[in-house]
Amino acid sequence: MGYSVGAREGFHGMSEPAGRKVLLQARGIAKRYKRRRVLTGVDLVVHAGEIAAIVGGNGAGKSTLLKICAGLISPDKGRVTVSGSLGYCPQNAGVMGFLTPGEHFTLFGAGRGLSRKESDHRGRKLAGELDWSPARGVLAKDLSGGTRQKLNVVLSALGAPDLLLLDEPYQGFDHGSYVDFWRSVRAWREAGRAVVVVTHMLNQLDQVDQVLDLTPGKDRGIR
Ligand SMILES: Nc1ncnc2c1ncn2[C@@H]1O[C@H](COP(=O)(O)OP(=O)(O)OP(=O)(O)O)[C@@H](O)[C@H]1O
Repeated sequence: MGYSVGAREGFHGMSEPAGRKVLLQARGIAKRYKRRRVLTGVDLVVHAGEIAAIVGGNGAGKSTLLKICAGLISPDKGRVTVSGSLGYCPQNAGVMGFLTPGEHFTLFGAGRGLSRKESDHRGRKLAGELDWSPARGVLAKDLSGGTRQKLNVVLSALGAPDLLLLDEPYQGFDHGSYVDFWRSVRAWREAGRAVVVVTHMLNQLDQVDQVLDLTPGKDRGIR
């Protein structure tokens, strides 16, 4: 998606001690759905060149926090500041069944100001990094679930956003694709981007720079 805002008042885009630019700053986030309190006073600060994981059991509020960070829903309290461009990969693939992957690349690339050729080039390159070579003429509705999810990930990364928010992005990936996915995430970090991943795969947490645990009663930042 093409949500992009610059630094705002009270936020200067640099922070100690790393000296790297803060790309996402969420402070004091609270959210309730009717009488159900989902998030209370959650903080998350992510710098350029960092991977952050959001963990917690089912219903802990991970997707809610990510949607708030993406600007899709508003918090009841707190403030989110994003510096630079943002890509968001929703938990349920937001792809259109009657378009081919190539048509998705064109459509989403246009939203990023890319030409058809450049969109196709970038889409196929990102797909290749996830061990997927999109066949021409196949509709998204006829892709396997895991491949449709790869398309979802590729679309969120198509515009090379500074900050990438991924909500359980590897659902249905086979093992090799899952390994490829984490390799891509590390490459994005090396390129100075920031990545926030909602995950249940706690065995991957040694790959990330910080972990936000939304489990009620848990200490929030566990690294
Ligand atoms: N639009 C909504 N209206 C009402 N309740 C909602 C809404 N969206 C989420 N909830 C509730 O808020 C709680 C947190 O949901 P959320 O999807 O953020 O959790 P999650 O940690 O991502 O869960 P999961 O691991 O199952 O994906 C859940 O109890 C959910 O039912």
